[in-house]
Amino acid sequence: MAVALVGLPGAGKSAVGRRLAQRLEVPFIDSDHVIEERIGCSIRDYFEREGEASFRDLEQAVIAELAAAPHGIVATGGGAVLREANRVALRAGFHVIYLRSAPEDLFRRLRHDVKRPLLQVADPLGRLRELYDARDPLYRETAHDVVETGRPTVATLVNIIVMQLELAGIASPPPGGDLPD
Ligand SMILES: Nc1ncnc2c1ncn2[C@@H]1O[C@H](COP(=O)(O)OP(=O)(O)OP(=O)(O)O)[C@@H](O)[C@H]1O
Ligand SMILES: O=C(O)C1=C[C@@H](O)[C@@H](O)[C@H](O)C1
Ligand SMILES: [Mg+2]
Repeated sequence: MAVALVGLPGAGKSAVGRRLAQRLEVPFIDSDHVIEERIGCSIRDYFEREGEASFRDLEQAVIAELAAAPHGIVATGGGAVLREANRVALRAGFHVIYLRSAPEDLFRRLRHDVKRPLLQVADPLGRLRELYDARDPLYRETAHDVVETGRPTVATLVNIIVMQLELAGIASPPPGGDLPD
């Protein structure tokens, strides 16, 4: 099974992805963590030191590697869809799910966050709205499915995604299913 999650910062790619992988008993890979292991510092520090373009080059290399041997659940960075090469590689290698959230919901989740470099601005909600307008079409272009994340809890989202994957034949239902004997 190879599933990639895309969506804005705070959409739940890491939180939902980790729980989904546990539930399906497959590996979980967070592309931001792969990058941080390689650079040996936080993405926020790397952005400040080397700039966004350099980060995007690293991100593209990591996405290409993951898509060359797709497996498990991959949480992508929020900006992974900005480059066409990443969109093509993700869609070709993975079943891609867009975790869609309104900027207002994301702002509620991330208002105390200090780790996301793009949100360390005077008006993070305004920034989230700009990111949403610019990226929503790119997430939709990349994804095979869209899941709304505004109200459901992480646990409910995992259930919804497992059900969709089972219906699409991507995940197998447990032996015996959930029918009564
Ligand atoms: N459906 C949800 N309901 C409530 N809280 C959530 C939900 N999804 C995520 N969260 C919380 O919001 C915060 C951000 O989630 P997470 O780190 O998974 O986002 P992300 O999509 O991986 O963001 P990034 O692109 O920046 O890595 C976390 O504290 C997470 O627990
Ligand atoms: O939305 C973005 O552009 C980013 C999201 C994070 O996942 C990191 O990949 C990085 O902070 C950039
Ligand atoms: Mg994440």
